[in-house]
Amino acid sequence: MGMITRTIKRCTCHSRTASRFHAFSTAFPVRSRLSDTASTRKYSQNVKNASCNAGNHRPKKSSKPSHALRIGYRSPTLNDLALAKRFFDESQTYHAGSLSPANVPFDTTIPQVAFAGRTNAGKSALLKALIPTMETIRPSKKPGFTRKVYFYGVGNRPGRELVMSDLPGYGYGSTTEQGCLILEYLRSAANLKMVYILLDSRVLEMPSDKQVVELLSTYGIAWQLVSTKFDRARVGNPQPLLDLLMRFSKASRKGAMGASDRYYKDEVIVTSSKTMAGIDELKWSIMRNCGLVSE
Ligand SMILES: Nc1nc2c(ncn2[C@@H]2O[C@H](COP(=O)(O)OP(=O)(O)OP(=O)(O)O)[C@@H](O)[C@H]2O)c(=O)[nH]1
Ligand SMILES: [Mg+2]
Repeated sequence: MGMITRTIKRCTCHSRTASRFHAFSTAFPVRSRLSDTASTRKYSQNVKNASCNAGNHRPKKSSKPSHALRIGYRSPTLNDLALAKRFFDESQTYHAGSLSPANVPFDTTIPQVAFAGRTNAGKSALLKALIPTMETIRPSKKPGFTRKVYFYGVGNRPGRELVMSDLPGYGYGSTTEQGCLILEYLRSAANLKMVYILLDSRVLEMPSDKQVVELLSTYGIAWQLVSTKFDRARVGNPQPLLDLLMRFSKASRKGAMGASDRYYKDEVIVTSSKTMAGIDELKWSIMRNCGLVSE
């Protein structure tokens, strides 16, 4: 297992930007913009078998076990998913430390991915679904429950390991201090290969998420959307997710200020920590983003 080093430094991030983080959602009422009609409920079945293509946004039936709506990426095969599951099942998992405002940045030579999102989006629950043996991961219905950045390592030998970080949420119930911590972590994280932005399927987008996308692109950090709590979704078809991806891609380009680099993946992974839908798919995506499997 590779060594993870942590250097101690005080949080010096700009408090105005940080307060934007926690002020985001209180200003906007949480309301599903999706209707719950009989036809829309079919999506739940469709998405279980569907992989959706950019040129054809309608879900199509397929025997592929995909929970991702993707554009331009190959679906994982059953073998890929089995490989990803085996890697997570057979690896050692360990609590690799935590960050509070007093001790950023966190430095590691191991590839890492982060789970970001509004408070209550389901970040900790998703981490728990990925590595159920980690008893220290604590989901909670109380918004703002995760107050530090927590790191979890998964791996079995040098070169075959990765770190996942559970970030505090932004928006309702969060604090300026947490916003500051998130910013400082993102700004300084070594080897950060992907930030998964989690969106509750029932709420989908809030302005704060778009601002995060812009911010990540400003920092030159890759991001990807994960829709959570799919077991409770009232989404009738994948179109809203694809529209959202389109809008976020635009925000990303704005954040990147016209830079030609693309900082996002045209892919939304649909998950439920309760039914475990999409979890193997997410495992494979994490491995792929950390360079442990080929694209
Ligand atoms: N039904 C269902 N509930 C979920 C799912 N994922 C999370 N939840 C519930 O949603 C609530 C919030 O989950 P957390 O994982 O703690 O959310 P978080 O994003 O870590 O929240 P903060 O730490 O406050 O930022 C908890 O009550 C979870 O049990 C899911 O896939 N399905
Ligand atoms: Mg949490």
